[in-house]
Amino acid sequence: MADTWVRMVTAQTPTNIAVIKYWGKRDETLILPVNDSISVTLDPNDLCTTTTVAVSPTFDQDRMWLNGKEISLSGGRFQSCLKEIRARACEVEDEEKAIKIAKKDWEKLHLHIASYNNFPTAAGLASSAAGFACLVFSLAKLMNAKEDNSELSAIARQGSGSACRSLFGGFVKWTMGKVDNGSDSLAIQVADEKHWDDLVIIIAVVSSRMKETSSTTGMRDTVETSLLLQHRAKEVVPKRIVEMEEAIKNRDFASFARLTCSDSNQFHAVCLDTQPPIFYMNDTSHKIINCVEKWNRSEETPQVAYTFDAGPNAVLIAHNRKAAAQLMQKLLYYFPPNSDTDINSYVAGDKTILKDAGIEEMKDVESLQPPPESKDTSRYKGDVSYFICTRPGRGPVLLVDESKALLDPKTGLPK
Ligand SMILES: Nc1ncnc2c1ncn2[C@@H]1O[C@H](COP(=O)(O)OP(=O)(O)OP(=O)(O)O)[C@@H](O)[C@H]1O
Ligand SMILES: C[C@@](O)(CCOP(=O)(O)OP(=O)(O)O)CC(=O)O
Repeated sequence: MADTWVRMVTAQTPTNIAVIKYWGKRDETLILPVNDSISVTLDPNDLCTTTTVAVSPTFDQDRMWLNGKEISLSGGRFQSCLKEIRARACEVEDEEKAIKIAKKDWEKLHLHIASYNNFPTAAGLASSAAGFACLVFSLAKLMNAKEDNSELSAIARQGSGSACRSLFGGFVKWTMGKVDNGSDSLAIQVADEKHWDDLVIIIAVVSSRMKETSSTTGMRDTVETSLLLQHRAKEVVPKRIVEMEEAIKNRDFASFARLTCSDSNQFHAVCLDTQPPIFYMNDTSHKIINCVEKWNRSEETPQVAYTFDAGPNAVLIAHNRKAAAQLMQKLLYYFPPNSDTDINSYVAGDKTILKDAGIEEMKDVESLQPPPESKDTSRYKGDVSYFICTRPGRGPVLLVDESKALLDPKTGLPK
């Protein structure tokens, strides 16, 4: 029984939030964008995907389990990623386990893949970005592919455009590229996560009953119908990309915030310019924008940047811990939890910001004062589902501790 071995690799990959948005493709199959984009990678301690990939001569087909449930791999995007990565597989030799896989064997061998998102899937928190980045990164390691993370990003891009930016930590640029086969449409790191580590990120997960238009369909409609998108892609984004890279390199928060907020607002304007118009933000999103705008204007220099993807959730980037603690107080004033919610589950992730804001229990939330810069003194209980406190984080890593694997090392089936 020589051929019963299972070889496995487990990796962990972060999600990311764009501060200059990707919206619109020039090639739907290869997922080539109409403009460059820039993102911040979020700390994988708070939001991440873990994926275990396994190969064994005993597997008779490729299979995948997402969050414990078997899902189909037949979709074009999964198939593109699998095909591209198989084409780059190299020889693997593990003398200890008596495993030898020749380059050509990878065409015949089947894979088992198990993945887990430590945050809600398909809830507007970019699970597809972390998910496809983790799939490609872990398979590349399993197959001993020699490509660097930028080259791997061009494969992850074919799973979901924004996934290419999750191959790096810190601040990342996806260059749209020029060539037809997409080989130069890839991600590069602008600065690592240590470069600007006093930024604090607070995500408001906004309650939403409606299922929004998916990014894929939304951007297809925009490309087909919006003149504003053409102006954005040709005239606006190229200049913003240069300015944003400068702002990041110089840790210039005022410019960073101005560009981030303007770009989010222009992305949503382009959605409104689509036929039929797409509404991703809701009343709560607008209230959060007002709160930040009023506060920023009342200060000498901006304290917080906001950005919204294809949904109502707000991603708020605070200049430093002090600004984050003040922001937390304002947010909890306007959006207190429902009476039966525990404050510690209402604010997930890095809870030290809550402590800095002087909030330990519900009575501290109840006694918060309305922000002095605003006339709106109403409270909107229950309009936010919960908050996540996080920061810029690192890129993909391999998890060598076998206990972290999601597949059983003997059977290659989910644990
Ligand atoms: N861990 C994962 N591994 C592989 N694929 C994943 C993983 N998580 C999510 N996906 C893929 O991404 C799809 C969800 O993507 P979708 O764009 O609907 O949601 P999202 O990325 O969470 O939210 P949004 O794009 O609005 O921010 C899943 O159906 C699955 O195909
Ligand atoms: C608004 C965005 O989040 C759009 C992301 O779109 P996706 O990467 O989810 O779309 P597909 O490439 O079709 O999978 C902006 C961004 O992340 O840059």
